[in-house]
Amino acid sequence: MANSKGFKLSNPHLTGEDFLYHIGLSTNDNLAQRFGDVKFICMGGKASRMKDFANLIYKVLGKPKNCEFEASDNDEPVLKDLGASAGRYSYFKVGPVISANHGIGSASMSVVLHELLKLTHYSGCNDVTWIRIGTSGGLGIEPGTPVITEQSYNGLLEPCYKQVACGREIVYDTKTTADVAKNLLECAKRLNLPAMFGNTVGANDFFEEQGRLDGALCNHTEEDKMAFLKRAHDEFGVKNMEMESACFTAMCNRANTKCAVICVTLLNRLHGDQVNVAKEVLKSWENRPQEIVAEFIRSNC
Ligand SMILES: O=P(O)(O)O[C@H]1O[C@H](CO)[C@@H](O)[C@H]1O
Ligand SMILES: O=c1cc[nH]c(=O)[nH]1
Repeated sequence: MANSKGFKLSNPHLTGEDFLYHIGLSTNDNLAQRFGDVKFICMGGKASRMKDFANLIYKVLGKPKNCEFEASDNDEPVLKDLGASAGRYSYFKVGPVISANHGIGSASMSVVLHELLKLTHYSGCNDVTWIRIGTSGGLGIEPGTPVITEQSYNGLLEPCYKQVACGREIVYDTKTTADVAKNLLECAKRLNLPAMFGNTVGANDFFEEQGRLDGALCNHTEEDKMAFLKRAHDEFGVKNMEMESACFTAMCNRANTKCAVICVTLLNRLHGDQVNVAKEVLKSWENRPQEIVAEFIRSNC
């Protein structure tokens, strides 16, 4: 059923009271008043990254109205981690933005994505843009470069995500929204930050599915690895690999919402497997997609 603003999730069973168990909310929690103005939902693996991003947005949007703060005696308000009571994910409401972490991999991400999609549905939101802000391993590009995904591939190098439901596999589209991707690249240029378009593998594993040789267990050779990485790069235009883009884009497409994925590369996988970047460098690279997305939100508010 469509909500009051016409946003419709394709699930005829969403008719009654609903407990969004993993994010600690329910349809009895005054959702429309608290979340009805949300226009951007930004997600990334780490809770600390998404807290930093929420604080960055608070600053960039000039202390917007409709934030959720912790009860505090301090003059300086502290954004409230709305997921703390449920204990699974961290998420923050800052003006028109929700900043949420999703953990590692599609299994963890899909749970919070289902519940946040329902949150937007029950809150009467419309025209929400969903952006994944992450890290990745690059293919043939300078480490530290944010890649803006055009098309996500699964670990079999297929341009789709396969969702299993009731013992059957259903194939979903994994393209991102071209206008949003283009706009993000323009924002990077305005900020003088490096960024490029590319295709992204959203694998179900960090080690074997991404062709690494340095997992605890490995049955493939260096030649197998290089053939896989080169095929991804040369045949499919893959510029980076991470672990959520295929599921993320598939779910956003199914929900008819705009979506983008921007992940900074931490290494060049054609040169190795280990992520051994110094902590301060890692932090500054991790900040790049956040700055680009903050500029995107600022310029589209
Ligand atoms: O930086 P985040 O968002 O966590 O994303 C990447 O990092 C994790 C693996 O280290 C995976 O979740 C991968 O997709
Ligand atoms: O190589 C990498 C780096 C970060 N995240 C991944 O999934 N892969």
